[in-house]
Amino acid sequence: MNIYDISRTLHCKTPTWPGDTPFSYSLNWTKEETGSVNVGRIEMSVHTATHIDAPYHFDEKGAKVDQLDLSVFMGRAIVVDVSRLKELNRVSLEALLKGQEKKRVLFKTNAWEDEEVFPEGIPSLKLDAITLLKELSVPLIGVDLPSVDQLESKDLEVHHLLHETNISILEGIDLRNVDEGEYQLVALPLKIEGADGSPVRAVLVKE
Ligand SMILES: N[C@@H](CC(=O)c1ccccc1NC=O)C(=O)O
Ligand SMILES: [Zn+2]
Ligand SMILES: [Zn+2]
Repeated sequence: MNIYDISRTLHCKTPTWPGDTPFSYSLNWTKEETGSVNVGRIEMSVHTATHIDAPYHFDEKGAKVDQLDLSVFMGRAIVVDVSRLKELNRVSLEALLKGQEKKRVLFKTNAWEDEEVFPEGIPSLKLDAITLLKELSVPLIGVDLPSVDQLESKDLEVHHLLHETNISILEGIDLRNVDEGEYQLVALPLKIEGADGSPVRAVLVKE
């Protein structure tokens, strides 16, 4: 079994959304202090690196992370290379997604160029592409980007339309080391009561 880790590393220099809480891990107690164990603590925004968005992130009435159906985050997925497409619209995606019903779709844009720096501009799906995803009954999409919307967007129309279409959102994956093709995805959120999102360890399994 081949396992591809498509998660970004969390460390103190992992880029965050501008102004958001930096990631930190430190030893709260050391083995020297306790005489038995090292005990770490973390602080982070749940939207750092590889994570999922719960609908509550952008919808006051939306489901929280601990209320999500986990089956969406495990199962058949395809990686599609869209790095050469001018626009992520229905027409350009139709050929790539033909016949791929019910699979999670992971978009490899390669547009986050420097993993140590938050990108300045990113591509995003045109709304007509979401109609295509709906017709294919896609349960989840993943992007190698910090957001499915434009970074400056305040109305988050892609987030909202995906949610209305019942398509879950995985952001910040790293697809540099995986080829196009079919895999099994596992990217489970933590059981954080009431949260608007969660970091995930995302992996692709090739059988
Ligand atoms: N929508 C982005 C996150 C986002 O918008 C955000 C994350 C942290 C701090 C502020 C944010 N947006 C603010 O206006 C995401 O889905 O991860
Ligand atoms: Zn997010
Ligand atoms: Zn998001």
